[in-house]
Amino acid sequence: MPPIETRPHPSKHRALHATQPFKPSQIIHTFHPLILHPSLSQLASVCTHCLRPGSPRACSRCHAAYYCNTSCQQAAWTAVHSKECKALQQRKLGSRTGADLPTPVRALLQTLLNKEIEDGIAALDGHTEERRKTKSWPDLEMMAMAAWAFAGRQGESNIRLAVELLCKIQTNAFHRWDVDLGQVGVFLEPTLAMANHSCVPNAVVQFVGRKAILRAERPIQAGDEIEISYTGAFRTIPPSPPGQTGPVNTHADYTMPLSARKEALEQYSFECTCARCKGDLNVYQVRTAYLYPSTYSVADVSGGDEHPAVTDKTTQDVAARYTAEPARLPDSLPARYAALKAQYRLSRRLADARLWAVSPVPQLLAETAIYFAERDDFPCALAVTALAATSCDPFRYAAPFHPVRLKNLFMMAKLLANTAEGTGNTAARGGLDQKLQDTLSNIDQVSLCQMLLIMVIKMCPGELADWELSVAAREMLADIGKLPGREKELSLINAWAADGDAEASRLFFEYAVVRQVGVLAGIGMEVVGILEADSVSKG
Ligand SMILES: C[S@@+](CC[C@H](N)C(=O)[O-])C[C@H]1O[C@@H](n2cnc3c(N)ncnc32)[C@H](O)[C@@H]1O
Repeated sequence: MPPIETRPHPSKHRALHATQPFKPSQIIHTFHPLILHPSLSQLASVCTHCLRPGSPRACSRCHAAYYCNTSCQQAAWTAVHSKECKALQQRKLGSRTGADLPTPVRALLQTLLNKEIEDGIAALDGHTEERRKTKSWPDLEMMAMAAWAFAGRQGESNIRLAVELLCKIQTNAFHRWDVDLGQVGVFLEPTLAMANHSCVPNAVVQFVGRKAILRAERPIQAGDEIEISYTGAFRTIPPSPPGQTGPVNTHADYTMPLSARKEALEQYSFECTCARCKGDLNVYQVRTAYLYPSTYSVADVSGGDEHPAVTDKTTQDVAARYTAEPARLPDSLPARYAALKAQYRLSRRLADARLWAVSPVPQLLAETAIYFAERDDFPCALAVTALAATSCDPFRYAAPFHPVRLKNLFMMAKLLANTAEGTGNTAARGGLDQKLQDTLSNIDQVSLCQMLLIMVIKMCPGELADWELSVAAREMLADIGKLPGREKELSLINAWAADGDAEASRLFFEYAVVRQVGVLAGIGMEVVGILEADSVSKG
């Protein structure tokens, strides 16, 4: 019996249900796409077939598809490109060539040229009539006409069919979001498309290469509806008109305030009635209700229900309503530092209330860590990443295996590899740098790095093992394993890795990981404090 099935639903039309129980972190199912296409902005930087980044080579005929090797090129040729290539070479629409068609047009073109895709999406909902009343309708019509013309189809009256297909694609395709690259393309698979939305989802979708992997985020019983967040990373292709490229709303995530979530969901023609929307719960209140213990969490958030955003009305309201999105930062390091300082000043109210998990603070912490890493100031980058890993991530993403959480664990491991070797700059900032150096010299940085890597690998089982982050973690771990003179540490680490739930393992993990990351996070708060202060001239 398949692990999932589609059932009719009284108010949502159809829904995806589990046919067996799933524990948090368990992989429910792996899906292979009917449509997978890179975003226009990424066309030349990822392989059109497997969507892995690199320096792919353009198809010599149409110059509108790029491949990392001949096997990807051949697979794409058989699946979709042989028909598409001809259409993309032969046609031109005004100044548009095949290479600069917007992503929705490319997805629709593949559908119009491929009966299997057209039949595969025929039964999906598109909400065409509702979409007709929205301001994006003229863009949809224009994109449908472009795909119709490129497909070489005749007869204006039949464009209605193209518009309907495009509406189905818009309603059911995912942004193929990647924790490293952001939005790299679109992905559509009809069974996965049956998963409905909740702002407190019990499952999460992660993309690895061509696959979409559906994973339980909370315990799921046989018969339960499987729900995902459509705002986790926006689900549909942005309704960008021809000529406009690139993703919109890249900061959108399911921890957005109610008003922003409502706006993001408007295009799906339903009103979300989940517990989070009904109670207008903020990110801390949600996590208090849905936290579950994990053997592999670097942060102890068991006291989360005492957080002021849960207990104090004013702080609750600030956390629920804050809507600021971080502004785009300049590339030059001095200008970026000045921009970061300005943004921290604007969100000081959040930091003062210890609302680290409320946007835009998490995004600012991520940018701050990158800023310090680019300056080769690895200790500061490490401290700020530890702050994000303990004070933002566990509240924003309940599951310890969430890709964003794993990315931060891996980033800490990479930074520790540098601080342990003593490489990098630390600009003098009085007592803080000394404190960082003293703290780092008291930590067994190699063991901490090794344990973080083991956590990443353990949380990427099965189909996730070929995720680039997991592969890189295994490579780093193999190098650390070669370091001499670590027999005592290795025996403790191996015992913990073999049975993380044993009493001795838990105590060891608590001391060697949770406590050390906590100390670094404390210093991360001081680093941010310096950024907030006006008097600092570093840059
Ligand atoms: C990707 S489809 C999901 C499958 C859909 N229920 C079906 O039967 O085809 C998205 C559509 O499902 C419906 N939907 C998704 N989540 C919902 C929810 N929480 N409440 C009501 N309708 C929902 C909306 O009509 C939305 O446009």
